Amino acid sequence: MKAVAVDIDGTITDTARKLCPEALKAIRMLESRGIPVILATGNILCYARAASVLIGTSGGIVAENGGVIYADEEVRVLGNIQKALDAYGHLRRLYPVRKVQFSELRVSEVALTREVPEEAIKEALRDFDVEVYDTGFAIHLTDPAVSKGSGLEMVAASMGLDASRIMAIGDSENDIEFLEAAGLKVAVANADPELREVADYVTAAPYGDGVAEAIHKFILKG
Ligand SMILES: O=C(O)COP(=O)(O)O
Ligand SMILES: [Mg+2]
Repeated sequence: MKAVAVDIDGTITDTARKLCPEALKAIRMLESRGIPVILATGNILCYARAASVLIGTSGGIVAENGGVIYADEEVRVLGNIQKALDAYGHLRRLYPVRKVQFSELRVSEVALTREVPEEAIKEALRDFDVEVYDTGFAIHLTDPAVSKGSGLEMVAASMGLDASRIMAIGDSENDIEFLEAAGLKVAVANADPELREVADYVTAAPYGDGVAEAIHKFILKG
């Protein structure tokens, strides 16, 4: 494997979104051995970029579930936010939905707080051209033309890599396409059942300890 791509929330962080020190150590070890780490998240680019700088990752970044890519120091917006805004307008007439904090910074999708159940939202948006993801942290309305999988492929190409040479690690339903695009697919122990199903390996440890486990098992080998 030539690179490692990790999801942020619920994968290198815990339920309170605190970064796991073991995951940080393992990521730093990869970087020190010349193996770049890519971040892929449903969160906005400035959050992911700050995380990348503070953690010390040198790979590209997939933000807003593939709607935004950061590679070669360039930002690309690939998702059409109008699809999510149309869906959100419809939802607002049915449910007291609320956008997450800093939603004004989102450029390709809409993310909602988790007060209205995902199933009700999916049912209400059956005829809309949006993907609905419940990440355990927010409910995202995303342009189906993009995903963390399409984002990973673009970031990999910009790094001169094929996604088949990348190990991807995630926890949630917005990571299904992400793992599917990668050569080695890892789900952390706390992952959604749908994600475990597509994974080649499910870690014994949850959250960031699972990330460190997979990095040692498959890449650092010890
Ligand atoms: O923003 C979210 O809802 C979850 O983010 P994640 O993709 O980093 O887990
Ligand atoms: Mg996650």
